[in-house]
Amino acid sequence: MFTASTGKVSTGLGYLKKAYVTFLAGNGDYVKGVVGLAKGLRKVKSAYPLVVAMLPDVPEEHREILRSQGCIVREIEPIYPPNNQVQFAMAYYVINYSKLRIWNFEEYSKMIYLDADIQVFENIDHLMDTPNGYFYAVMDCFCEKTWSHSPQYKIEYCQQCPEKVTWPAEMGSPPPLYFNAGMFVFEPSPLIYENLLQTLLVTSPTPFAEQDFLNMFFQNTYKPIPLVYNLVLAMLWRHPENVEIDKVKVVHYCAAGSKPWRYTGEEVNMDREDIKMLVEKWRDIYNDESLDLKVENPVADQQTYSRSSFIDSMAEPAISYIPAPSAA
Ligand SMILES: O=c1ccn([C@@H]2O[C@H](COP(=O)(O)OP(=O)(O)O)[C@@H](O)[C@H]2O)c(=O)[nH]1
Ligand SMILES: OC[C@H]1O[C@H](O[C@@H]2[C@@H](O)[C@H](O)[C@@H](O)[C@H](O)[C@@H]2O)[C@H](O)[C@@H](O)[C@H]1O
Ligand SMILES: [Mn+2]
Repeated sequence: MFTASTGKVSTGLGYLKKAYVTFLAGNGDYVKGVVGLAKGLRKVKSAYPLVVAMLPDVPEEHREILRSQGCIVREIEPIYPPNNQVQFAMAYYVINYSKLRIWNFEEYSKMIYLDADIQVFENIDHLMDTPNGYFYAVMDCFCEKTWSHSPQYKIEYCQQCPEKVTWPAEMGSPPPLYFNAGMFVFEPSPLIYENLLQTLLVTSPTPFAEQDFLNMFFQNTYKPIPLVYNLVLAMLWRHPENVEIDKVKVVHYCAAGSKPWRYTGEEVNMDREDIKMLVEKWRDIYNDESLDLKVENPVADQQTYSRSSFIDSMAEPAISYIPAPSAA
């Protein structure tokens, strides 16, 4: 195999492509996150398309908006963990097991997964050329209350500052390096996909659902990459000494209350100046009409909704996923 100048890999059976991929579920407002991400990747002049792996419950209007922004829409079936154990995962996260379908996008040789609540402020296309055979992602932080179930939280141990609290010998070896699954570089593979699904069938769900599962599955090939590729916002107040905000390329709006499209500034830490600045940066891109995909036939475009007015007129329905029988 060789990598042609187009960044594609020739398999002898034609070219395998590379792309960014995100995940969209429900008829709620995460579609705004995907629009923002599509426009952000355009702003940094990424050479690769954005594929949106979406569940059947994403309405046609949302699909059309994403197509009009140049996204490649790919419908996937949900994945649920074994039904009799789903209660062990935080209900909000159960739907995220469906992300695993992206390993079956075998027409792609390499993909960068990005949550819809992520924005890319500097070009990261070079990650598409990282050596194959590894799972690249940024290390997470264990200090938020969402981790209160974990032994590391209980003894105030965090991999972001391993020297602060020594892992007690009586608790065995410290946990292996653990990544945030909101951003990762991976290679789709039907073989790995089948292995993922088979392993999931015999793996009890845990609080962080597919993130825990992926950390367990890729434990031996996980390669940490610098925090600039996925700034989990809690790092700003939990480990400010590890953050050089001017060098950050990718921001992950995963802290409670930080989703830019519904930000009010009322939740804890949301009144910080750095949070306000990062939310404004996201909104500047989302509202920048010069970043909308230009259409060939402007006449046809005038007959459809003006995108931003339609999408902003959307009510913000509460979405909660009720686990269905295991489809894994
Ligand atoms: O109602 C939802 C909830 C989640 N997601 C997708 O699942 C990802 C993971 O959820 P979220 O980012 O809210 O988790 P966090 O990173 O905040 O823990 C989101 O970024 C979206 O891509 C979605 O499309 N609709
Ligand atoms: O389904 C589990 C989710 O787990 C991760 O979010 C968590 C994690 O970052 C914790 O460390 C934070 O404390 C927490 O707030 C945050 O929601 C991923 O971002 C998301 O894509 C998804 O995999
Ligand atoms: Mn997220």
